[in-house]
Order: sequence, then C-alpha cells, then structure tokens
Amino acid sequence: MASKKYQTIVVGGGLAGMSAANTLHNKGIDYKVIEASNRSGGKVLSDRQNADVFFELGPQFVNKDMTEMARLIKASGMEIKETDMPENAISISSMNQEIDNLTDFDTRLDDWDGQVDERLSALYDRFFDDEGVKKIISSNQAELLNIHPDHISARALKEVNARYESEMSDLTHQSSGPLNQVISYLEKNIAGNIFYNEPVQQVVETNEGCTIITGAGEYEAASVIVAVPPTVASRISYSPNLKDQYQEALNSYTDGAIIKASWVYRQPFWHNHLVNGEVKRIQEIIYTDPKGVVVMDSSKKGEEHRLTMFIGADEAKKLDQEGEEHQRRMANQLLTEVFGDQAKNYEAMALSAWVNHPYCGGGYGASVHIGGKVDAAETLREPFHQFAFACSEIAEAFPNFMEGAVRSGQHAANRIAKEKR
Ligand SMILES: Cc1cc2nc3c(=O)[nH]c(=O)nc-3n(C[C@H](O)[C@H](O)[C@H](O)COP(=O)(O)OP(=O)(O)OC[C@H]3O[C@@H](n4cnc5c(N)ncnc54)[C@H](O)[C@@H]3O)c2cc1C
Repeated sequence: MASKKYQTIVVGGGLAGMSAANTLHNKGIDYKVIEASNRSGGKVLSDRQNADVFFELGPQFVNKDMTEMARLIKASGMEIKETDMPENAISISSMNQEIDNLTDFDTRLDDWDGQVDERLSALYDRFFDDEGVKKIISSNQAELLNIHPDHISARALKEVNARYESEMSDLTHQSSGPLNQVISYLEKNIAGNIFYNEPVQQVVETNEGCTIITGAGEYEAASVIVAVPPTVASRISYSPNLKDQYQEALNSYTDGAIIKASWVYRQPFWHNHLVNGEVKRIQEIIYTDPKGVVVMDSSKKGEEHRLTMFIGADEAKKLDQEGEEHQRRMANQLLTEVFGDQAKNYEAMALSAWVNHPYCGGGYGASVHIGGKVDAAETLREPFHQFAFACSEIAEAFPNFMEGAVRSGQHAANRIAKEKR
C-alpha cells in the first residue's frame, strides 16, 4: 500500500523527533512524525498524583547552560527553579562516611591520554590505590552510566564527557512544572502531523528518496530523520547503502538500565543527620552494596522536601525481573538502612523502571561498549544523502541529556532542510 509522498518523515516522537519536527514546521517543510507508542515524549514522562504533587518518572534536571531546554520550559508556561543544594550539604556512603573525592575520577579521565582504549573498570584500578575509594567511584559511575564499567569504552566516555559544554553540574535546576508540558507545547505546534502506534520496521533508500515500512503500511518521503536511540535504531532494518554507512556505528552502543524512585516528605530528616558524631546536612548517598545506587536531595528551593534514588546497571536489571511491588520494597529498604524508620513516613512515592524498553532503550541513554567505534556518534551525526539520525546520544553538546536530544533533532532537521532535493 503506497501512500502520499511527504517531504520529510521523522521516525520517533521523543524530544529529538519532536524538536526535529518543530524545526521543519518552522521552515515550512511538509513532514509527518511516525511514533511507535501511543504518546509522544519518549523518556520524558511526568506523573501527576494530585493537584499539588507531580513526579518526573524520566528526566528531571537541567542547568542554565542547557539553553534550548530552558527556552522550551519557558515557552511551555513554566520557569526554571533552583535545586536546593547548599554548599554545606555533604555526600556520604551508605556506611555513613563522608565522601569528598567524587570529581577525582573525571579529572583523571580528562588527563588520561586515551591512546589505547580500555574497559572503564581498568582505569579505576590504575587511578586509585585505595579499595574503598575505588568502590565508591565505580558505584557512582555505574549509576551515572547505568552500565557495568567492565562493558564501557573508556575512550568513548572521555569523548562523551568532552561534549558536556558546561562547568555547572547538571543537577542545579529543574522545571517548575511537569515536563510533559514541554511535550504538549511541541505537540501543539505540529498538531495532526503525528501518527501513533506505528513502529517503523524498515527504511529503504530509493532513487527518489526513502520508503518507510511500518506494521500498518508504507510511506514515501524525499528525506527521513530517524530520531530514536542508537540501540533501538539498530533493530530497524535498512537498505544495503544505509547499512554500510551506519550499521557498525549503531552496533557500537549498549543500553543502560535505571530504576528511579522518588519520595515526598513533610520533614527533611536528612538535613540533620549524624555523621561521625556531628550533625550534617546530606545531599547525596552513594551505596556500594548494591553497587550503582545513589540517593539525592532533589527538592526545589522553597518547595516540598524530596529524595530521589537511582538504581543503575546490573542491580536495575536484576530488580527489573521482580516487578514493581518488589522494586518499591527494595528502594524503601535501602533508604531505611541509612535513615532508619523515619524514611518510611513519606507522603507520596513514585517509581519507574527503564530497562530494555522496546522503543526507548534503557537507562538515561546508551553508551559505546568496549570494542565499539569510539567515534560512532560522529558517524551517526553526519547525514547520508537525504537520511539523518537524531537522538541525545549523538548530540554535539550535552549527549545523554534532554538538551542533547533537542539540539540533535534541530541539527538533523537543519541539515536535511539544507540538502533538500
Ligand atoms: C530515569 C531517567 C532520568 C533521566 N534524567 C535526566 C535528567 O535529569 N536530565 C536530562 O537532561 N536528561 C535525563 N535523562 C535523559 C533524557 O531523558 C534523554 O536524553 C532524552 O529524553 C532522550 O530523548 P530522545 O528523543 O533522544 O530519545 P527517546 O526519549 O528515547 O525517544 C525515542 C522515541 O522514538 C520512538 N521510537 C522508537 N523506536 C521507534 C520505531 N521503530 N518507530 C517509531 N518510533 C519509535 C519511541 O517510542 C520514543 O518516543 C533521563 C532519562 C531517564 C530514563
């Protein structure tokens, strides 16, 4: 069933796809978005539990250098609010010991020459003598990357870190309202141009452009932007010329895995916590057993008190087998281990698992595995004829963040518009 020919088809309605579509819309280019699921937003997913409380089940934090996200939050009728992170607040381990060397790893990775690629875990052994420090750093990185450090290419991580164009932590600000509103704003501009529930299975480049095949039918377009994460894109089938160009780069990625739990409390008991006999305010807890678990104070200044736990990598994969009830119990148990029974008195809680998601991949995003192409993002960023990829992972700036997804979508749309037949 061949249907109408469009100028551009965007595959995927996450932030990258929606930003690409809005850019095409503003340029007056005829386009359609084809989305696999029944909603747009991809990993952006807000959960409003009642009139006062909402949770972000996916992304939450931005900083002021993430200018496109800041612009979208404002355009959606919200503002950027500061996260409550006073200078005197400290990081502790789950053994209740203060930690102050968390940024050491990033500094050493920056200084590392990276001539020969290595597994990330090999660098911990080289950079740190102290077994305790090594455990903390490797647990923290397992949360940040959502992937066991044995599987990660250290050179590729160094390259990804270099694309984080900010001196500021990514945690400094948040949107005043649910990020779903950003998606609604992007949707409003392109109303009627999104087809839902149509996973794209195949993209074939022809002399006239591209044929896009879904379970429901075929679309013809002069150009295509595939705006899905690289691991998910690797499961779409491509004509031989596109395969030659991109398959090795797509196969260079491996998915993360993350479970996110958030709690709202009436009393911020972590503001007065005893560490070695002294009362301290806790900003962050890093667990070493299980590895890859981090809790942070995610409250916005002047608003209700919140804690958020991220359970990453192997532990997330293990818990994903168990179902949500068990995951909630485990998250509550881990918090109680540090703060005691007061952690049980929460007013609201939300939990979400991003593990092996059929359309969003897993974790915050995908990373280049050991043995993968270190420059895979560069390959995927470069359009081929009238075909382009977009997704956060390959963004020139802020990869694996919402900002990267938005900029990557805009970049792909601008390149396709420039090379329009
Ligand atoms: C728990 C969690 C916390 C995070 N925290 C933060 C944070 O605090 N700050 C931050 O900036 N970022 C954060 N991130 C990362 C951020 O969410 C992502 O970088 C960003 O949303 C990725 O957008 P994307 O459009 O590239 O991909 P996605 O959001 O994965 O969108 C891909 C879209 O393509 C669709 N699709 C897939 N396959 C097909 C197909 N075959 N056919 C048609 N459609 C298809 C999917 O359904 C989806 O809509 C977090 C992520 C998670 C999961």
